[in-house]
Amino acid sequence: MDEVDIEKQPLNDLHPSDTKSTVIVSEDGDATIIHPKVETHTILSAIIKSTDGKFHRLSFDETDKKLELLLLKGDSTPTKYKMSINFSEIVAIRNSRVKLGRNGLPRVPPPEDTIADKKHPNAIFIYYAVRKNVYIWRIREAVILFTTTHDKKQWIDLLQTALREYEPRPKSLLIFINPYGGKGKAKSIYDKQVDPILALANIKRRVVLTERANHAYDILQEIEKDEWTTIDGVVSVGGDGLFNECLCSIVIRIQIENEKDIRDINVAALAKPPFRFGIIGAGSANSIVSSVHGVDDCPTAAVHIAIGSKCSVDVCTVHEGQNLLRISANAISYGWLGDVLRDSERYRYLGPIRYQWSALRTTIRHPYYFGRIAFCLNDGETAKQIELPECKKPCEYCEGSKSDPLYPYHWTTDFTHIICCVIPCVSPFTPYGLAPNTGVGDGTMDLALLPRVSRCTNLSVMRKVAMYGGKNLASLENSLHCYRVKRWSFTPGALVSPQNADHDPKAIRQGAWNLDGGKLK
Ligand SMILES: Nc1ncnc2c1ncn2[C@@H]1O[C@H](COP(=O)(O)OP(=O)(O)OP(=O)(O)O)[C@@H](O)[C@H]1O
Repeated sequence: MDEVDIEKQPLNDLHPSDTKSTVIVSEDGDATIIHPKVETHTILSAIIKSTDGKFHRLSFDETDKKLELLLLKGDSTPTKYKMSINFSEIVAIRNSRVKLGRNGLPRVPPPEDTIADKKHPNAIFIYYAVRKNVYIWRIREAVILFTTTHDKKQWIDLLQTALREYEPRPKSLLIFINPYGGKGKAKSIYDKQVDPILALANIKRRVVLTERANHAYDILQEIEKDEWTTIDGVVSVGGDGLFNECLCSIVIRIQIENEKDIRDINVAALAKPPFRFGIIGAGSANSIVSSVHGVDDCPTAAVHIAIGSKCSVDVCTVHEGQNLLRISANAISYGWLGDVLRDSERYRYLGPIRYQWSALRTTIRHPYYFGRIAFCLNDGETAKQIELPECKKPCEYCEGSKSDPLYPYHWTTDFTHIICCVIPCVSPFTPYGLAPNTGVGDGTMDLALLPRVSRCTNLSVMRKVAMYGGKNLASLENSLHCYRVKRWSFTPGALVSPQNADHDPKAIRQGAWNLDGGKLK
């Protein structure tokens, strides 16, 4: 091949006659012709070779940010075989090669990309994200060979500049690692499976190893304005607890900056953080990252962070009277599950097995708690779908002595479970998710209520959730009631008056609330 040409071509080379024009005639008979805007794409192209010696036409669509390789027969006749790589999938475009392991990941952070590859000095190496199966993502390499160093230089400058300026890609990240999260392997997971990918994507990283609970919270509150405005994202390498701690701190700081009172339960909408969050699931349950990606595979999460994938996630605020207690993007549980999770904190040194151990202890104790749940249905849910069981008497709401327009529905009874899911809550214990309906970022919460049941029924419900997920559970279990809500409240021991407190001491016993959120100071 003697010649490599770089040329600009408009893709939509439409003749005015090809486009439909609109004619608007005014009342006095004047006609105005409106020509629709024709969007033009600038495409640069060149003839290149692949490593197997075949010719291809390389095209770069500057508007759509897309690369296309079209296989040629000989050195000019196009064939039907082509491959395209979107900029949204590209991790890196380099002069020099990076060794990928058999697992499709760089083994060590690659060296600076300053000198050309010794073996292929006229080559450009493109590293892009590929889906290995439904959930797992890895990195693949494409090598593009130019005939002259000049052409290669022109192209690499062009492509690297375009990639640098590609808006969705993060350029600078603040990373928190909880060295004690999960099985205590967060640091080595980061070093081996995450850092090489972020380094390959040329992302600036400030890494902080947390030294105590709430360390990440404090750093995010105290960070200087200069750094705060330049970071593109905060990544937590740990479990749901560390993620929620970062989330809580950032959400609170943003509300203060936007002069919103987050303590006010009626505040219309919270201000959105200006940057994104990433999670590398190095904790025990990793339910947030598993709900978002369907899997808690760390390299998959790192690849998504590197290429700037994004999705919206809902958060909920938890208040007690006028105080904001927590912010959470996960599940809130009270009753058996809340007690299991609270008890498991005492056995953190056991690692993830602590959950099974605490489940056994709590089942023996068989807790149930008395109180009134009141809620407001999500917009779009109709009252017809609501069949609330009868309350235990006496109930102030049923008798009409009390009511709250914010929460039109209520149920007063003994509860074995009150579980609220903000996201589907996929975890090793609930591989098909805990929530029956709610999705990631759909603006709803699921509220699941299980009144007092026997130990066997409770275990059977938990077994069914673990085996089949929460989706169809309500139809299998008559006693389970699930609602899609936008706000709800719980008043423990609502039936208890000083007179009957002696009569039923269980009525005033309170369970533990559990949610993976940083506490507001
Ligand atoms: N260095 C540290 N020492 C002690 N506690 C810490 C430290 N760093 C963070 N924490 C706290 O530990 C809690 C739990 O951490 P994390 O969520 O990372 O792990 P995990 O509990 O094993 O995972 P999961 O929440 O998925 O079960 C967090 O709420 C965080 O505040």
